[in-house]
Amino acid sequence: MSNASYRDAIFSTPLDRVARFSFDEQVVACFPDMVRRSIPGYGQILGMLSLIAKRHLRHGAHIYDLGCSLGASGLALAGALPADAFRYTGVDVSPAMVEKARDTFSTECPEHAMTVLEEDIRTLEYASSGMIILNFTLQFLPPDDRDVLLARLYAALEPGGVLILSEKTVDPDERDNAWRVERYHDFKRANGYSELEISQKRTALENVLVPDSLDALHERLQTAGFPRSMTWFQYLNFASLIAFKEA
Ligand SMILES: Nc1ncnc2c1ncn2[C@@H]1O[C@H](C[S@+](CC[C@H]([NH3+])C(=O)[O-])CC(=O)[O-])[C@@H](O)[C@H]1O
Ligand SMILES: O=C(O)C(=O)Cc1ccccc1
Repeated sequence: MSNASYRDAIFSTPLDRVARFSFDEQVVACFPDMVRRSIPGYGQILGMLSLIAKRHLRHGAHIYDLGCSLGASGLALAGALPADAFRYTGVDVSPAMVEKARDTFSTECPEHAMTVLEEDIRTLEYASSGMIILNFTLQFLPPDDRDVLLARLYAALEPGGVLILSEKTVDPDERDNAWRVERYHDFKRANGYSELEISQKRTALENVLVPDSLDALHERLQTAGFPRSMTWFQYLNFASLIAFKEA
């Protein structure tokens, strides 16, 4: 597959039937543009990963990036940390994503230890790890599968390890939720998406991206075993949490 990256125009023409959103070749080809224009705070969250790793990761420890897509988190870490600071394993179930992520790592950071596995994160056997990143991935799993996965990740973390969980969220207060969603749509318009694109993508994501509330996410982390979690970043209906395993 080509490594060129295109502008996201997937939902720009009227579709008779809007198919369920999937991470296929068409999405992969424009993915960097799509996330940049559709996830408020995406760049800030990536930029913070290496600063968190510097404070919490033992030198040379292992990092998992689950649902790594094109490996943007790995690239952000490799750009900011020396090659001996960490070993990285990205995991994604989409073959097109995995192929392109591997290409990117071998050309952009050949000195760093970057592995990409084409696996379902629900069935992967986890090795011990110092930091686990779930950047906008848990939201795509069926809600019933989320607690089981988080409990397995808690078990895989070393003592003193951290989990970074970034998600689109829903606000249980209907009025506040409506305000966040409306301003999110303004954010998309300001980034060049049309009304048609916004509404067709919303349809494509129905029952595919099922957001939890921030409270529900903290509760899931507690149920999984984490004694402490906090929201370290929030921008409209998008948030990032950090959960700590006891040292
Ligand atoms: N069960 C699964 N197993 C493995 N991968 C999965 C599964 N379900 C979905 N995925 C993968 O999770 C990724 C979600 S995108 C993550 C962005 C990235 N983290 C980034 O920081 O750029 C989020 C978004 O596009 O909003 C896709 O690549 C899916 O193939
Ligand atoms: O575009 C949206 O509505 C989102 O929630 C963000 C997003 C970004 C990339 C793929 C799927 C969802």
